[in-house]
Amino acid sequence: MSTVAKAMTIAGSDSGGGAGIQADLKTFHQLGVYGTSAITAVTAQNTLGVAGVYPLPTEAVTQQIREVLRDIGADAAKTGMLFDAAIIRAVAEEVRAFRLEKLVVDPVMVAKGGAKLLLDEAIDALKTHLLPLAEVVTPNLPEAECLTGMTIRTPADMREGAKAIHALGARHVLMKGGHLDGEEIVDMLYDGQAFYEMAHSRIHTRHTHGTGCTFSAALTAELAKGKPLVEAVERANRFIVQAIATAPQIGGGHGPTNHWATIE
Ligand SMILES: Nc1ncnc2c1ncn2[C@@H]1O[C@H](COP(=O)(O)OP(=O)(O)O)[C@@H](O)[C@H]1O
Ligand SMILES: Cc1ncc(COP(=O)(O)OP(=O)(O)O)c(N)n1
Repeated sequence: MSTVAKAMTIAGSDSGGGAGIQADLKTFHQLGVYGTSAITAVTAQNTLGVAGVYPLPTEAVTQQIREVLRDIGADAAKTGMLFDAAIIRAVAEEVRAFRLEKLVVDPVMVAKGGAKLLLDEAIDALKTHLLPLAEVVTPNLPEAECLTGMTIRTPADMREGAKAIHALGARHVLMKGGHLDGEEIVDMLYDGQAFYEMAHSRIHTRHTHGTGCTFSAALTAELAKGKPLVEAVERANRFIVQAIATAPQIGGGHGPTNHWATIE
């Protein structure tokens, strides 16, 4: 029996390779974890933006998850782009059926160029069906605003937003501060009682495509390896900062981060 850690991503395909399934699998691999996937939608995109979105039939998503989990299993899993309410409900059903405890929910809603990766009418389904199953939910500031209806612009707002999202049922909230104004970025973890905050300097670069996906994939990989949550978050944080700092300068727009970054 293999002892290698396994992680599954349930997300959309990014043809440009910087976000979505591709970013997740590269990150899992780089962090020493065997990666599997269930694709929810195919996107035609590059570093300049998303040109097309093609959701898969719900049964195709369900079947991918079932076939992987009934044979290979997963020590941790993450969700990314889920696109519509039917896919969200189907994913939640499989998460419950396979008792996936270490679930990271990245509530992907809109790509950097403005393309919708989650329909507006699916936001309630995300809140009702998936957030209560999450070990960690990882919203950026616009996603946190959408989930809470609050205005979230400062670290103080982030703390209030994290409390509101925790009340939706996620066991932990990891609020990402990449969209804060200023030179200092603060990411914060909330467990329902206390905040654990990590601050770092903003790196000035346009190559930030897929930062959220890459961060949540690194967190999932570390959880799959059995790291305790705070250590997993710290390691994922180091990974994404290093990946942004050493981005490979690919494409004419927002290029990908460096998925072969190291944190040791
Ligand atoms: N310019 C940057 N410099 C350093 N870290 C960044 C930068 N942009 C984002 N990050 C980090 O990348 C991760 C994703 O952040 P964020 O941009 O908030 O999410 P998303 O990519 O989902 O919009 C966070 O850990 C954040 O601290
Ligand atoms: C297929 C797919 N999934 C997710 C995203 C968005 O990823 P994210 O990490 O939030 O990065 P940006 O869009 O902010 O660059 C995507 N673009 N495609």
